[in-house]
Amino acid sequence: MKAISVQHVHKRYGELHVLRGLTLEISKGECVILLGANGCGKSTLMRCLNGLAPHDQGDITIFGQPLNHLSKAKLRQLRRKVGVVFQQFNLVQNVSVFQNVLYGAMGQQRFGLLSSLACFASNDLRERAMASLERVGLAHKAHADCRELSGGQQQRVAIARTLMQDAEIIIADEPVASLDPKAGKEIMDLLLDVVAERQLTVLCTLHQLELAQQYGDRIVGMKAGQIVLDSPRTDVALATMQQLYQGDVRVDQTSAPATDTTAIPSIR
Ligand SMILES: Nc1ncnc2c1ncn2[C@@H]1O[C@H](COP(=O)(O)OP(=O)(O)OP(=O)(O)O)[C@@H](O)[C@H]1O
Repeated sequence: MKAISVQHVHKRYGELHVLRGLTLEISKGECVILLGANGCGKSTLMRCLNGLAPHDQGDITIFGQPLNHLSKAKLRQLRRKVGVVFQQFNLVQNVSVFQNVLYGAMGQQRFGLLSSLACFASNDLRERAMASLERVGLAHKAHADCRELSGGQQQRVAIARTLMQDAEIIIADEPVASLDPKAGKEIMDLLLDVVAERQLTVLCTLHQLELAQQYGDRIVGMKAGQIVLDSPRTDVALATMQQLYQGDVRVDQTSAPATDTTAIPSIR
């Protein structure tokens, strides 16, 4: 059974036809890097996968469970299996690092309710929250206010929060886009180490092609709401990735290896 199966999916926002018959399968434990120019539909696909945006046509299954035939309660349960890491970290700013991590175990609650729940968190949950913070190297910042942290540290907190969710799939939407190259690489190293330890399945968008050349099992490329490239990472040359962007390429050419045009699988 596939962890994620997307079959002929369409998604429209009014007149705008964003996903156009998109098909993609991801096995358990696989790490897929999703590339594509601004506006091609990457975030929309991710929102469909975690049930935030219902798709209009086609089928999406998560570990065999179809998203479009689930009751609200079942959908909530399924969404617990899908952890999301965003570019903007999405931390609650006026509470401690520790509380932010604790919230990861408490599902999609309203903030007021979260604050009360945090007061009654069991010792077990508190220990798990501290262990998650240790795993991301931030136990010493547990009682700091999130606003005191650097971007890289905030993303570590967001990863620790996702670990608390016990998710089986991680959807990471440009997790390093707002970080400098060093912090970005550190976060990618951490994220991929953590998912490998727990055999999680990952779908991660990146715009930095020099990172896409280093991380993940498979490169999937999107153009205009469809998959146009799907190959093992080691088979995909930089030039092929660049074709996806039509000039909108954010790549550090100085650190990218020379393009090997002999290994280009053609874009569909
Ligand atoms: N909630 C929404 N309502 C209406 N249109 C939307 C909505 N969300 C996205 N869109 C539009 O859908 C298209 C695809 O957007 P999406 O965010 O999925 O692209 P993307 O590939 O993730 O882009 P980026 O790389 O810039 O994040 C864009 O034209 C966008 O303006």
